[in-house]
Amino acid sequence: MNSLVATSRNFRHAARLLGLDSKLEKSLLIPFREVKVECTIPKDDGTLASYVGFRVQHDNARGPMKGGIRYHPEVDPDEVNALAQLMTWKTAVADIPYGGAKGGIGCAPGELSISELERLTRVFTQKIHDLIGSHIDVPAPDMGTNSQTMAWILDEYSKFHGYSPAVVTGKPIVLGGSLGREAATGRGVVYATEALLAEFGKSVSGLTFVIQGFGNVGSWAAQLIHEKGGKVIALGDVSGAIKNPNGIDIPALIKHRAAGGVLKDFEGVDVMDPKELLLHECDVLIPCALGGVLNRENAADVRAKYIIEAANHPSDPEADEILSKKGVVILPDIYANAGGVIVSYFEWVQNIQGFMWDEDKVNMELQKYMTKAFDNIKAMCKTHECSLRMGAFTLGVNRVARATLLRGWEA
Ligand SMILES: NC(=O)C1=CN([C@@H]2O[C@H](COP(=O)(O)OP(=O)(O)OC[C@H]3O[C@@H](n4cnc5c(N)ncnc54)[C@H](O)[C@@H]3O)[C@@H](O)[C@H]2O)C=CC1
Ligand SMILES: O=C(O)CCC(=O)C(=O)O
Repeated sequence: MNSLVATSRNFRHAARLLGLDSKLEKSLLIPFREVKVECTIPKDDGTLASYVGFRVQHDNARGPMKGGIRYHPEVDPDEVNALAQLMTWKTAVADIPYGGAKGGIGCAPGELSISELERLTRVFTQKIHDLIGSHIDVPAPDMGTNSQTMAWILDEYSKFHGYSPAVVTGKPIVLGGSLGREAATGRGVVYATEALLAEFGKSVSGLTFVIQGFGNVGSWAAQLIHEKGGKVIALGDVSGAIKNPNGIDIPALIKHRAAGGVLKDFEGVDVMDPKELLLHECDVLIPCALGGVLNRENAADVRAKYIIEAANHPSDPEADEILSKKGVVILPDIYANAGGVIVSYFEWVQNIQGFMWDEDKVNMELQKYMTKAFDNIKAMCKTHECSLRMGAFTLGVNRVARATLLRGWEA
């Protein structure tokens, strides 16, 4: 299912549960601004290459728009639009003073040299610099981008507007990044998992986990689960998938990867068919890569008891229905992966204050925000007798709707 159709379907369902006026419903769905830019750069071999970049600013009723920038070959306008909309509901669920936005460039970052990536990022920034800003729209890393990408955006933006650390988050620490941001999304995923499991009298320790994606989010989630006594029995990335029924040695795998090794060459594991990964029997499945991976084709064959959506929109509404009928409990993306944007908010606050927090404070505040959001979602589930996804959507949409009406923006 198209990602925008899927996300909008969830929104409409929440709007119905909340009894929103149809004009307000329509205006909340329409993005504030959608920008498409051509980014032409000289390649290292002297030829020219052109890439299409997008920034979709969905909503700013609750504050400056906020959301990551993705570099991936499958980036397209509908996908960026859906991701921007999800950011609006996510920042509202987390109760941080932002709206939602998302950006992306259709490129394969692994096939570009560092200097080509730098040129591409600088050209993209030149094309959007007058649309972003610390109180307008604040980008951050997403798939295929990282703190170095944010450093280039900060530098290029500052050429036009003066030194402006709060224009992006997820920066290197020496440029005003926050301690704890690198791990924040994975750490938030683990706090969210613990909150959910506690409802069923369970904890991470002793449970089995399967993780799809071993980048920023997946590797931090795996590491923290391992530290808490959870067993990661299978995981995969774009290169393939591996399994070990006794648990994969995550710290050793992280070292193997840092030394340039690929998953399939890691010792003490069996290579598995990546298509089987999401269907592998386990207690908890955590998709940490692309959207739409759980759909009507494979949902009936999923053998996990809990799904924690660390990726954005990994399950479409058809999968949701099939999985719910099977009794699988799904913790939705707009809550489960909010740890990243919550610590981005702390980074922005530190930049504005010109003051640096220590890592313990960052992690403690992150846990507070995640716990409060979970309690708020549960309350919405009770009020509307609905799933956790609809609990999160009604929570987020209601906060944005109230802000919209209070600002007098009713259509
Ligand atoms: N980085 C962040 O702070 C946040 C990220 N997210 C979401 O988490 C997900 C992962 O993001 P990051 O870890 O930052 O990206 P990343 O670029 O660091 O890692 C992506 C991982 O996905 C794997 N992957 C890519 N295509 C795949 C495929 N076809 N099959 C299996 N694995 C594949 C890659 O090999 C890599 O391990 C995305 O959906 C992103 O939107 C959500 C909230 C915040
Ligand atoms: O940290 C941020 O501002 C946004 C992270 C992001 O893109 C996401 O939560 O999907």
